[in-house]
Amino acid sequence: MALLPVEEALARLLAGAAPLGEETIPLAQAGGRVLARPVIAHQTQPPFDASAMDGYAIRAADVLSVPVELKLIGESAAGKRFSGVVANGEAVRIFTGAPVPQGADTVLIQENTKRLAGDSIRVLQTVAQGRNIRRAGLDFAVGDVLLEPGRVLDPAALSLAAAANNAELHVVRQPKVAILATGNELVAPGENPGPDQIIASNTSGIAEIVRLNGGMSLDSGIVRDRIEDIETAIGTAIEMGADILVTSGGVSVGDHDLVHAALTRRGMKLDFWKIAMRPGKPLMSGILPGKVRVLGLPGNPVSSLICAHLFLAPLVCALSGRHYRPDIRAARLAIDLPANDSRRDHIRAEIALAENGELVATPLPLQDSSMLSALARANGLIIREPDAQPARAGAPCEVFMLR
Ligand SMILES: Nc1nc2c(c(=O)[nH]1)N[C@H]1C(S)=C(S)[C@@H](COP(=O)(O)OP(=O)(O)OC[C@H]3O[C@@H](n4cnc5c(N)ncnc54)[C@H](O)[C@@H]3O)O[C@H]1N2
Ligand code: MOO
Repeated sequence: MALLPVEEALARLLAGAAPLGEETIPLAQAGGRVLARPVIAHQTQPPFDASAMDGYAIRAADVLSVPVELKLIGESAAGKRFSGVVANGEAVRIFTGAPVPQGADTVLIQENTKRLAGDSIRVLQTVAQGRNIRRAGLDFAVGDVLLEPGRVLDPAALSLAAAANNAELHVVRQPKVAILATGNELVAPGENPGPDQIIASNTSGIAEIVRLNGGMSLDSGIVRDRIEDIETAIGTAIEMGADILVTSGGVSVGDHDLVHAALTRRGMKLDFWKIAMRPGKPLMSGILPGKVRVLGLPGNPVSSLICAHLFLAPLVCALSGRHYRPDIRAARLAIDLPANDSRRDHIRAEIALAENGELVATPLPLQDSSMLSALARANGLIIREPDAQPARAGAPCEVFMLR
């Protein structure tokens, strides 16, 4: 049977995947979240005409010819304004961010003045009317729509929301992604593996892919290759409120590959299982009662992470309201590549900038799907379409950047 093409599998996985509902959270917890509603200004900024410099608030007409002396009548500081009025021949000492007093129309920077004994200054340079004043509302005014729904709350967005006095924000609910590792051979990092055991590594990388794409990962731990145990763990993930259940391992055809059977017992409706992709052929997708999406990742660590980059990342983005923007670039092959078979290939490679400004992609010598050291060394994946013809060094290729 022909394997499902990668693009079709992705389209099926994402069909109907829309942002989850919304919730209201404190501003301090909103970093990286996605706005579900616009952010409106509850405050005008600046709320008053404010000085942009440390100096003197004056009337420009008084300094048309210099030098000239002005009488100092008070001080306006940020947080404490001068409440009088500046008249002809007068000046008020003023600091950055302070309200410009009535009567003054200009701020003179202090470098262009000399402080005299007694309460006066000598103005050494003329200044254009209105200089160094930030008008009230320069940045935004009450009622302005400052940020649109869909905006990821990055540093500037968070500070803007704060400046406009929004202590809480309406954001898209964060998808919860339960990650379940399956395999008799697995022990958690930090434990002492027995003679036939290895360390479970997939959960760590998958959880980071979830986080980077706006999701919250829940560690469902490690479960043995017993159908009842896998079923119980699936039930626990559902009870924890998972929107997505990611399993790793146990999706191939061996006698201990029981994930499909356990999910079926739990009522999963299978969408696809096995796709035209290397690594990652046994990828499985389906949906459990309660609309919990299931992504069954292969156990091989590199297959698991590459499938998570290509499938889990866009799914988490879709549920969290983010745009999925994979970093795909044009490069040139550093070496010849043979013809490809019927699976889309993702070749671990080092991508470097050549002197002519082009990217050059050098495949790593070993491509075994168990080799995390090679995946960590690679900064990109050369994408080879199914049945691609042999390619010569220097031929154009497409790379999926990993970092
Ligand atoms: N006869 C066939 N055998 C295999 C096929 C096939 O088509 N026919 N497909 C191969 C491919 S491709 C892959 S990928 C693997 C995937 O198999 P599973 O998803 O069932 O994974 P496991 O057998 O459970 O484990 C594979 C490998 O990965 C290690 N593993 C598993 N989980 C973890 C984890 N959480 N952290 C680190 N390492 C993990 C496990 O120990 C195995 O070494 O099947 C091929 N076989
Ligand atoms: O395609 Mo499997 O995913 O070799 O490693």
